[in-house]
Amino acid sequence: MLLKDLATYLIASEISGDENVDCQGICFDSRQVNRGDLFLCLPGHTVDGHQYAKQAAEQGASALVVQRFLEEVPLPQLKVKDSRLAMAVLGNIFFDYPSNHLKAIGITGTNGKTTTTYLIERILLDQGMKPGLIGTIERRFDGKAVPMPRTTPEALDLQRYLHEMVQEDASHCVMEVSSHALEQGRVKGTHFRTAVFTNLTQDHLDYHETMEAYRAAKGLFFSRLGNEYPQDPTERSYAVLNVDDAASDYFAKLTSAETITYGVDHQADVKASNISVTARGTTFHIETFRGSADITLRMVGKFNVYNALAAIATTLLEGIPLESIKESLESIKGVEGRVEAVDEGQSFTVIVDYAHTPDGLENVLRTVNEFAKGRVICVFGCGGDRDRKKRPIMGKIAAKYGDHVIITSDNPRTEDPVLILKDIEAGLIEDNIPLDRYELIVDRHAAIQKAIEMASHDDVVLIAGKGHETYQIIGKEVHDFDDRLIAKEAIRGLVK
Ligand SMILES: CC(=O)N[C@H]1[C@@H](OP(=O)(O)OP(=O)(O)OC[C@H]2O[C@@H](n3ccc(=O)[nH]c3=O)[C@H](O)[C@@H]2O)O[C@H](CO)[C@@H](O)[C@@H]1O[C@H](C)C(=O)N[C@@H](C)C(=O)N[C@H](CCC(=O)O)C(=O)O
Ligand SMILES: Nc1ncnc2c1ncn2[C@@H]1O[C@H](COP(=O)(O)OP(=O)(O)OP(=O)(O)O)[C@@H](O)[C@H]1O
Ligand SMILES: N[C@H](CCC[C@H](N)C(=O)O)C(=O)O
Ligand SMILES: [Mg+2]
Repeated sequence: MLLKDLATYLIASEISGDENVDCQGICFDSRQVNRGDLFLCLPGHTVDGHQYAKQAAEQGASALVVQRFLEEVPLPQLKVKDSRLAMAVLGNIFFDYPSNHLKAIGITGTNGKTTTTYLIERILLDQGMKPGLIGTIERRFDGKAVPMPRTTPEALDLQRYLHEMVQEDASHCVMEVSSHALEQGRVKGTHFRTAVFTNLTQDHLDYHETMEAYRAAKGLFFSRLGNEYPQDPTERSYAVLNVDDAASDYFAKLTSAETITYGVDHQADVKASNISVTARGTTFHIETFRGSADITLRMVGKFNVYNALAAIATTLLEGIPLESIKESLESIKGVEGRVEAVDEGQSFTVIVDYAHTPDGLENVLRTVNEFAKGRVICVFGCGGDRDRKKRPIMGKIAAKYGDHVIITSDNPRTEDPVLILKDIEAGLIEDNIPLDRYELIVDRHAAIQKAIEMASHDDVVLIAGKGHETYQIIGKEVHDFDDRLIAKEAIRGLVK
């Protein structure tokens, strides 16, 4: 496309240089520029993308999108006020407005996003529909999966992935929408059929600073939703909200879309009751605006009832009968790295879980306590270069619900691992937890080994924080590391 034609979509823009230059592709990372690409200079948090314009030019970029003209770079330039917004606008042009050609279902919330997307995907697949999925673990469609570096892609990548799905006749895209993504405009220009809220609890305060700002970032999702009321009801947008979370009232006020509520403790459009959790699964009764049912999940934990309710509400809106939804949910064994049992025939239980927030850890530990016959041994850590304030809180929670706690490393990144462990320990010290109830083992491998060696008949070892992850990030290096494999080896190595 010609630069001057692209400029018509950004009214307040200004061109310097040849406005008739042809932009054959579009890119925001100089390391990925192809000849003829339009290179977008994004003002980053760590580095300024304008710095890489020269490199992009050397690699054959045809033109730039900039927030300030770069005289030193000999390329035509389109100056805009906000190049991240421009990226979302132009991404739609290059990839033909893909979210208008499938139904995008987005899930936001502190915990439960990945799980809920998997449940919704399963229900849609079982109906013969063709959903794509984008989230923390991977993006996948039609049997093909690609691992994802982050939960929600940049606007341009998102439009590209949606376009690829549309080309293969996808019916839906079920995706996680992180608060970082909302704040950075990664989902601007994506038309959502349904926006789902799971819950809001503490995380990411390194980035958002306060819970109010974190809630406001999530609020952007709902405030942008459904302001048009298409005549065709199948094209309307919906907000699916957890009534048991106080933030839902705030989101309901922000959105123009019709809201559908779900919950356990308050009146809701989709409401669960009679919840019973065992080591093998969870049963509950639901009343919905499309009938009622008794459901038995193979997944454990009350929190998974909430994830199931969100999935039920969302898929009822797609016109799927409750009876079919029930069948699909009952067939799901679980989600990779979420309360995943490591079973090598040992006499105690080992669970790997992705809880990496105070609320996530509390939920999973509560659940484990509901079925543990012996002691609960909890191995966990907190990520480096991430929310520091959650560390002592998670320490307190681990000691409150665990009989023995092993504090260890979880992606220390560029922080000193020992200091992260000390930040966690501060919570235990504040609660006067005696030294014989916990220990600090920096090496996660050794920590898992120790937990398994100390476990006896009927105990539960919970290894939290990394779930599906197959790496440990130390400094800037990424090492192979999989809690599940290490636990397996440790169990096999036990002298029987
Ligand atoms: C805080 C945050 O979200 N940062 C994201 C943001 O970084 P940034 O704005 O600082 O960008 P940058 O890396 O400084 O680069 C600026 C520009 O220069 C370009 N560049 C950079 C280097 C180079 O050699 N050439 C080049 O062109 C970059 O492509 C970019 O356009 O934009 C980058 C480009 O897309 C992201 O890689 C980066 O994610 C960082 C790595 C990250 O860790 N993000 C996490 C916190 C995150 O987003 N997490 C949420 C999920 C959390 C949850 O699950 O709850 C997520 O959605 O994954
Ligand atoms: N609805 C829920 N409420 C609270 N905790 C939950 C809920 N669902 C899952 N969890 C806990 O949080 C962990 C992460 O779950 P999941 O991966 O589904 O969340 P997520 O929101 O996708 O996380 P991320 O922010 O990393 O993408 C689980 O392993 C479990 O311990
Ligand atoms: N998506 C979350 C995952 C954290 C998982 C934990 N293992 C860590 O590295 O802190 C984040 O980026 O904050
Ligand atoms: Mg996720």
